Amino acid sequence: MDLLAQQDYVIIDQFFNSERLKSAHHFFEQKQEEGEFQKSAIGAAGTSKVINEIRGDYTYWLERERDTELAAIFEALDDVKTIFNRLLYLSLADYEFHLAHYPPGSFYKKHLDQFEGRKNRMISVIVYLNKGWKDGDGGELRIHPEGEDAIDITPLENRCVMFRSDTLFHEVLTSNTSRKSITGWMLYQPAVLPFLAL
Ligand SMILES: O=C(O)CCC(=O)C(=O)O
Ligand SMILES: [Fe+2]
Repeated sequence: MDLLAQQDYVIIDQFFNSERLKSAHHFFEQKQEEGEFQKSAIGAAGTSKVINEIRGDYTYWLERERDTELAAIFEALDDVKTIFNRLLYLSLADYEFHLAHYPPGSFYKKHLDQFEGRKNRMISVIVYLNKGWKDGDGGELRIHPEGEDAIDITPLENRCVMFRSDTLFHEVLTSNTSRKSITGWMLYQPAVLPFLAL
C-alpha cells in the first residue's frame, strides 16, 4: 500500500494461494471451452475495426452470484478492497473484474483506465495466469510513470500488478502467445451492469 501510494503502482508476486490459483486456471479454461469470451469494447464509441486497432483481447465479465466456483477469489478481492479502504482511506464501494484473453498477435494500445463518462475506476488490479512465460513471448505490461522511463512488466503466472486507474498510462505490448489474466478495477461507486461495463 505504501509503494502504491508513493509510485502509483505496485507488483506483488505469488498473489493467490494455490487453491485460488488452481480454481482461476480451471475456471478460465472452462469458460474458454464453453466459448463464453467476447470481443472487448473500448470507452469511446467506435466501429469494431477501430477497436481492433486499439485492443485485441477477449473478455468474460465475472459475476459473484453466477460464478460460484470463484468464491475464494471474490473473498480475496473483498480483502483487497477492505485493505485499500483502511490504509489508503479510499472509500471504495465495489469492484468489477473480467477474465481477459489476448490471442497471439494482440495488444492494447497506451491508455488510462479512467476515462470521461466512466470516472469511478480508482485502482486497476491484474493477476496473470501465464504458466511457463519465457523471454520472447512478449505481452509485457508497459507502464509509463510520470516523469520516468517506461517500465516493462512480464505477465508471469500469479503476479499481481496494481496501479492508479486515473493517472498511470499503460499498454499491453504485442503478445506472441496466448496471454491470460484476471483484470479488474476497484470502484469508487457501485458497478454498472456488467454488460454495460467497458
Ligand atoms: O493485461 C494487462 O496487463 C493490462 C490490461 C489493461 O490495461 C486493461 O484491460 O485495461
Ligand atoms: Fe488498462
